[in-house]
Amino acid sequence: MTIHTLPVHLPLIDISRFHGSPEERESFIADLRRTLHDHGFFYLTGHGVDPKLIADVIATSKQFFALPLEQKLEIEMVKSPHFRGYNRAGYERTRGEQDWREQLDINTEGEAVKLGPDTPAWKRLFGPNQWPSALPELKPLLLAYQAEVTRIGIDILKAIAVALGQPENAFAEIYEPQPSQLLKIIRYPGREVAKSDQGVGAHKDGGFVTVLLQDTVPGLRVQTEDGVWLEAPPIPGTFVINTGELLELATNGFVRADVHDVVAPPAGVERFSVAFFLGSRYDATIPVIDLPDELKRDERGVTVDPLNPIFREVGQNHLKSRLRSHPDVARAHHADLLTPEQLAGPAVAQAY
Ligand SMILES: O=C(O)CCC(=O)C(=O)O
Ligand SMILES: [Fe+2]
Repeated sequence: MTIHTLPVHLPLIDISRFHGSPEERESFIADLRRTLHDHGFFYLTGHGVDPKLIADVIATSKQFFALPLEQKLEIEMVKSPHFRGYNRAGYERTRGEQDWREQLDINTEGEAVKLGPDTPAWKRLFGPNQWPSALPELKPLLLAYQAEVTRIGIDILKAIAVALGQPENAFAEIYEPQPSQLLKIIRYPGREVAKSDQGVGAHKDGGFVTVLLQDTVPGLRVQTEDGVWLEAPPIPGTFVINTGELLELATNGFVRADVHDVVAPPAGVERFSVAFFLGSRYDATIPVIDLPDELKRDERGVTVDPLNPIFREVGQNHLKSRLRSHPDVARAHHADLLTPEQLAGPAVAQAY
């Protein structure tokens, strides 16, 4: 990564104004509309999440990563057909380059679906999470946090719908009754472990919105439309929110899904973050929203990435990205879905 970075902050938006007086709501919506179009990236305040819950999630995540490796490998993702569990640092790649981060993925807690010959393949994504027996407090904490960030994500989605000239519940039909709720706790080791400065390589997120909690160490960078990289360092009490490709597609590029990455911390420093990806129901199809004329003028169109094409069928999209991210899981549990080339090729995990 030889790109120059500039220490410019992204906008900060207070969502309590969405629930305030009519004037506050109107100015909030105007700010949000501009930000969605310019970046799709902003800091969020006024979200009402209990600071103690946030502090406990960070502290307990640090305890999880500090466990001996064999206790983390007890819940290694390859043991879960539903792509839940722990992955070691250096095992995933973005665009062919190794990402230096270890992570635990959970999603909606549930039962596995009984699979018949006609069951759509994406139903394999449903199932239980894996939890570390050495740290029983992690489960209730992460599930409570997942519920809170889902609440925030849906609140933001309602505000986005209004900013796009739509009814507040415009997206409800594709996220109710059960949105996808992927939550990752992440640790980026310092460069004494990381063999490059790539914490995670440049990518866009896929779903509706991402609600990102950063601990205290910077590293997140965001690429603007004109190719400039902005730093997005942690600001205490805020989340970083970014819109995903689903919204870019649904608005024919009016809403931007900015490319972003994470630079690995210096030697001796570790970085922690908790990323929550709110997605639609798996059996939904991404709609095309008929924007008001004054917004339609600013649609950019959608560029399709030939290396990582996105499908309008959400479940198929999710499953594709999980199979690609985790070839070890794919081979262990879903070999019937893989091409002969995928089965024979190197088991290299692509994060995005
Ligand atoms: O860890 C971070 O700060 C961001 C991670 C990220 O962009 C992702 O996991 O999609
Ligand atoms: Fe991301």
